[in-house]
Amino acid sequence: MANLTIHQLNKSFAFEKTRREVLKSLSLSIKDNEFVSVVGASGCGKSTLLSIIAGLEDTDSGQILVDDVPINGPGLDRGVVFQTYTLLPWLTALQNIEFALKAAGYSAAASRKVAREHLELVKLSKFANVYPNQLSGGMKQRVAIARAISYRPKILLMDEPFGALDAITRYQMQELLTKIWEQHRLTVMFITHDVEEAIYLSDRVIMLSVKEKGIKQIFDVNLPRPRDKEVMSSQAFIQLHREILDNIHQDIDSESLL
Ligand SMILES: Nc1ncnc2c1ncn2[C@@H]1O[C@H](COP(=O)(O)OP(=O)(O)OP(=O)(O)O)[C@@H](O)[C@H]1O
Repeated sequence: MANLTIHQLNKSFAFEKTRREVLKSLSLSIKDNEFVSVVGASGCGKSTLLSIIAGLEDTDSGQILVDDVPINGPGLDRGVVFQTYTLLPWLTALQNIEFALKAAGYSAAASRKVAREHLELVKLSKFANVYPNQLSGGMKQRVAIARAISYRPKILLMDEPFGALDAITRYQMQELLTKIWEQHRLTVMFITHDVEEAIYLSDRVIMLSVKEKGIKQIFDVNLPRPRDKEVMSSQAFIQLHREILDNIHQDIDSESLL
């Protein structure tokens, strides 16, 4: 079980002498094992929402519940992967995962064993003793994903995890993530600027709005699984892609870009 409930969330930031509202009365329920993407124009609050759910950012008011239990800061029930590589540069790929497991309370022996299993899961066993600066961007993100799921969180929170990768690596990472999601039955919240990626991966796409400071629309992705890239040429995919993009374009306030 890993239902995520966001209830009447409000968030603002200090801005000059006042406060700027970013999220206003946002409520959302994400079901166990659901894969949800969050899209929206730059500045609509995607990263803020994810940071609040991760417990890294305070709220003004509102509640985040994991299986009906309110969160109180970061927790082992949630794993997080960011766009920028967050591996510790002085630790090898294996040690980076072991470090997280030890922090989660695993013994040294168990940490080593579980870290090795997760490196194998992301097909990086051969790179166990390699330092992050010797890994490609895609490899670093594979270690980051292995680390984030190694201690068995119920929910995986991902903020533009493939944003810095080339198209081919990105595609490979999407396939890998889908496999992990299917095998581990995780609940995933995935932030992306890429609407195609959002549709391809998700059960639902949540669109946040700059103007409305919250959810503008929720799009169900009724495409059969398992999916492959062929699905992107289907009429249903093209139509949904257009609809979401149109909504995002409508939301962009041209003045805010000046
Ligand atoms: N720590 C902070 N202090 C002040 N304002 C902030 C802070 N973090 C975010 N904001 C503001 O909150 C708004 C939402 O930012 P956020 O990064 O969540 O948007 P986003 O949708 O993730 O944007 P992008 O797609 O460009 O990454 C922006 O106006 C931003 O300037």
